[in-house]
Amino acid sequence: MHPLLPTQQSLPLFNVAASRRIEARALLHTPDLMARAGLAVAKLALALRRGPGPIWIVCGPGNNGGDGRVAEQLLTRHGVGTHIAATPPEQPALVIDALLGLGLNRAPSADMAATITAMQACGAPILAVDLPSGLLADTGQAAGNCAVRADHTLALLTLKPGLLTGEGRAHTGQLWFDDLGVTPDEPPTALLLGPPTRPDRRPTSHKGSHGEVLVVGGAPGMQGAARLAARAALACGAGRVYVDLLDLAADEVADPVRPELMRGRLSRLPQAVGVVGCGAGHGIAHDMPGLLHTLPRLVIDADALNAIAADADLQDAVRRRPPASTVLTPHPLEAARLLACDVASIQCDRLAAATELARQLRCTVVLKGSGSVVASPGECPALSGSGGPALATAGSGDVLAGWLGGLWAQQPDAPAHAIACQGVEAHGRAGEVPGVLCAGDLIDRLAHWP
Ligand SMILES: NC(=O)C1=CN([C@@H]2O[C@H](COP(=O)(O)OP(=O)(O)OC[C@H]3O[C@@H](n4cnc5c(N)ncnc54)[C@H](O)[C@@H]3O)[C@@H](O)[C@H]2O)[C@@H](O)CC1
Ligand SMILES: Nc1ncnc2c1ncn2[C@@H]1O[C@H](COP(=O)(O)OP(=O)(O)O)[C@@H](O)[C@H]1O
Repeated sequence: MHPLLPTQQSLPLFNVAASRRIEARALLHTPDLMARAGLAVAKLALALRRGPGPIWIVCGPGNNGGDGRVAEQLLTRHGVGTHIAATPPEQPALVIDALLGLGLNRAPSADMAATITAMQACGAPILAVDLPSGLLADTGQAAGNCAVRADHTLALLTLKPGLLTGEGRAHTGQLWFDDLGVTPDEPPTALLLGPPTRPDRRPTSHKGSHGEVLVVGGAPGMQGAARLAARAALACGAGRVYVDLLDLAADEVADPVRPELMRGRLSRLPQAVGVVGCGAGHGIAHDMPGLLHTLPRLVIDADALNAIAADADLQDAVRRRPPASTVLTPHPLEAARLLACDVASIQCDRLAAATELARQLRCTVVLKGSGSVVASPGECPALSGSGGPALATAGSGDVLAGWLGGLWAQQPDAPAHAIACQGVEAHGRAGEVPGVLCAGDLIDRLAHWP
């Protein structure tokens, strides 16, 4: 058994309803699923326990508790000390959280909440069975005020989206997966993104082979955002990158640090990939009709998203663009403005929110944040298990927008959804470092990514 992340391949994710159907069909020819689940839990518990103390196994009323009880029998048979109860033993070597799994359907009762608190306080590492108790499998939200914060989670039978998005990553710890020998027999709810690819660079290629990007943004005082996007597009391999900084005098250089970047305007670059909105302020609203009408491929970020949210005509202009030619990259607040709701409504079901926004505006949506979601009309939504709090710093979103532009310049025939998936996963994996990653350093890491 191996930790799941980073994944070496794209994997299907299934919500509760789909997992239940898959389980019901599998049980017809594989009646020993719970025995398999218990064995997987026991094996991992043996590898994870710390010290000579007993393994504390907390079992709930349903099949999640059943998995825990099977694991307990196997561990006992193996000569390992165990303790099944709602209260902890002295110095447990590990806690197995088999309180609530897929069947969670309301906030944990007061008794269960007390048990969750005791698990958290006992000092031993926690291995959650299938899901951390209290975490909703579809959304990655806690059903009530408390949910287990596990050190390890062993997902069983199917991978659930809530393990990877919303608050999921804060509760699951290290993720493990055992499919119990069952191959899912229905389409997934979403896809977990696999390793990102980079565009080929033929030995005989020249800068004209790698496309053009036009970054439009950077109002006075916020030019850094547009420059970060432009530098990211350049580092990604775009052949030529131009910057149209709002209100910058015509004789100023595009970027004193990156002389490779050029000044450019929409009227001269009607075929470039547009990356618009980074640091643009309100002024971008004026340019949006022309940009939406002219550029064949557009990545829309930050203030350009706010401009669209505030103007029904711009929303219509987005909808009228050719299919698969537009990527929006909102963070949750920008998504809330676009959907005319609040951030909590976005975060309570990120997959649904991204899918709805993609449907409404007929374009690809990257809903950023922990467990970024890529949704497009007619596509199975994709979810990224990559990234982490090192990216929670100003400018990392600008880098993503620029990177997407750079990828698209080099792959003009690729649909928006494919570009967004490649870029989001590369950005997240490059951002997996301890501590904080400044946006400029993120560009360097992306540039040297395999
Ligand atoms: N049936 C099988 O053979 C398999 C079962 N599996 C396990 O079974 C789990 C699903 O089992 P269940 O459907 O029984 O679901 P659970 O074991 O998650 O919980 C269901 C029970 O908990 C109660 N409950 C739900 N929310 C509650 C709350 N907030 N406070 C108090 N009680 C609450 C429900 O009323 C029900 O009695 C999976 O997560 C997985 O661990 C898997 O191992 C796959 C194989
Ligand atoms: N905790 C986190 N886990 C994973 N990714 C994160 C986390 N925090 C931030 N990110 C990523 O960093 C980027 C931040 O973008 P954004 O909020 O637009 O920042 P900015 O506008 O400052 O550039 C997004 O790609 C987001 O998904």
